[in-house]
Amino acid sequence: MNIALIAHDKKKNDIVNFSKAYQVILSQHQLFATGTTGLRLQQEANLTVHRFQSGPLGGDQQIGSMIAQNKMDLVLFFRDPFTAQPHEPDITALIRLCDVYAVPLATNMGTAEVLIKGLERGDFSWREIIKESE
Ligand SMILES: O=C(CO)COP(=O)(O)O
Repeated sequence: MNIALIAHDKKKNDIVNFSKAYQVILSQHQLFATGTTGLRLQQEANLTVHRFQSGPLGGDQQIGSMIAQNKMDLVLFFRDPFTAQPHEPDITALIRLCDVYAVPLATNMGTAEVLIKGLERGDFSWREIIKESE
């Protein structure tokens, strides 16, 4: 599966800890991330990650482009609900595209836990069927 990992600055420690905890599961998939999140995951969670631009420089849009091509199977986006982001329109667009393409999206750690356990259990196999039918 192709999995996107994204975190705003105040949530970066959370996504690093989450990724360490689920390193064994995540490492079995193709991982993509916005720039700074991806760097921390490479350095601190020992994961191989394809890094896009940093979020404010277009990284959310690059991940959105993969969603629009139906190439992303799961998005884990640890959002900071307390800090205004200069690229808020990009964030809104990314979330909207998840809804357009019915891509499972977690915007907080609680949902991410549920989705990653579903991933481990094989709940995402329907994504392969959708991709094969295209
Ligand atoms: O801003 C972001 C998501 O909207 C995340 O970008 P970085 O991972 O580069 O900090």
